[in-house]
Amino acid sequence: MSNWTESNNRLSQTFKFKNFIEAFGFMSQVAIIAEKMDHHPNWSNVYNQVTIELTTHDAGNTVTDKDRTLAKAIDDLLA
Ligand SMILES: C[C@H](O)[C@H](O)[C@H]1CNC2=NC(N)=NC(=O)C2=N1
Repeated sequence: MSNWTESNNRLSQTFKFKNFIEAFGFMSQVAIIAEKMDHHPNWSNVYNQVTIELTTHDAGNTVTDKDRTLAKAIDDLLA
């Protein structure tokens, strides 16, 4: 089941981890995938939480298949 929320032309989700190291490890994995896809998240981190917002800047900040593909790849990391 996907827990992404689509609103305001963004796919969003907040991920919660045990601590900062786990959160940052997750961000490192996402960063590698994002760079490979040449599609990068808007995101923020506060201690053990990572909030990700996916939108496609090149498509006028709308949700495209690139965002859906990256969302699925992020889900797969945690599956
Ligand atoms: C030149 C480069 O391919 C583009 O700027 C890419 C980089 N990463 C990107 N990331 C996101 N989220 N949206 C984009 O439109 C986008 N475009």
